[in-house]
Amino acid sequence: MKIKPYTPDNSTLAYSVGVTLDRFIKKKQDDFPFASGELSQLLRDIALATKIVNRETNRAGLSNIGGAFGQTNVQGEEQQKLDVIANIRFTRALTKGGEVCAVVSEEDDEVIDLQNSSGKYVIAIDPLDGSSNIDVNISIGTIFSIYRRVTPTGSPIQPEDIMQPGNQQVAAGYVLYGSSTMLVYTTGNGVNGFTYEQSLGEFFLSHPDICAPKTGKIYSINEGSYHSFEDGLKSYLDHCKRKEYNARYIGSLVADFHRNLLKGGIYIYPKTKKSPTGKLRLLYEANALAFIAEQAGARATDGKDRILDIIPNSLHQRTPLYIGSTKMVVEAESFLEVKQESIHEK
Ligand SMILES: O=P(O)(O)OC[C@H]1O[C@](O)(COP(=O)(O)O)[C@@H](O)[C@@H]1O
Ligand SMILES: [Mg+2]
Ligand SMILES: [Mg+2]
Repeated sequence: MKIKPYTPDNSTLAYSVGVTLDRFIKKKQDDFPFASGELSQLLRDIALATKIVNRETNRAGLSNIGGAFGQTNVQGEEQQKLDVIANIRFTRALTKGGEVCAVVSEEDDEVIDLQNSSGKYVIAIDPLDGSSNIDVNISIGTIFSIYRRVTPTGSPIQPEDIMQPGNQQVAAGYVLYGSSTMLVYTTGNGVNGFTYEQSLGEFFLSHPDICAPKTGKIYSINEGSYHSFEDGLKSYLDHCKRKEYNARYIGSLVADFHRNLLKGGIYIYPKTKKSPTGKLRLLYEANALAFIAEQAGARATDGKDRILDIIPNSLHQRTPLYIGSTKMVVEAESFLEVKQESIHEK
């Protein structure tokens, strides 16, 4: 009997399918033994819910799950059916997974106690981001933040378990239901992106160790509110135009953020007359993307202060968000600062 060493067949006959999400999580678990097995399992639970929501988004136009749900959420925003469906799917998967004790969701007024007495984690989630784009087949997303509860496992959930600053996150991620479905997340050791292979029902590592360009030529902002922007922001936008940067804004935070993370750019949702503290929510939008941004070498502030250091004081509080390539965010802040100083000098 002859035995020969395996020599990988690098021909194009059978493309390499690469590393699955499950294999990647297992390897990270081996590499970082202090990382808890429960967190690894929680990430798997999220991936499962993502596959189900992905299927729902793919058929939203075909079935009766498109359109408005007929109720408004705590934000006073009209809920889309897919907002509600995604919320149900994620909450159900997290309940069954058993690792999460409480959920803060954009779609629920109050904190949801999952009654998982052994659950060590709290999750803050935007189940469906970009709701205005659901019925027009434009990319939408999901955003999640994961914290470890600070009170003893099994005891009643306390405010201190929930109202933690973003710098206490143990993991954060987003899903982009776009031309392909991607899961991008961090556990504090870099950012990795996985692409969903529908026919195999698996996520495969497609964007290992994502590092954001330090600068870029894309700026993303809804200029419909231009006249209520503060002067410093108007000056910064004039600067972008003089530089002939590309204006790219599709009204889905996850999609705008993801493009700028990979290509270099800045996304701004500032305070406006309509949204005096900004539109985006701290707990389940800004914090998660800020953690990912910083892990990828980018920057996230409210125009002045680091998003991850903001101490939350209410569940659905909003914050202005300046996020993306470090040099662009710093430059935008400098325009705000200059104008602020000139106001104080008057
Ligand atoms: O329509 P506007 O005011 O530009 O706001 C668009 C922003 O609002 C959002 O849709 C808010 O998120 P939700 O869809 O989860 O409420 C972001 O995805 C998007 O970037
Ligand atoms: Mg959102
Ligand atoms: Mg939403």
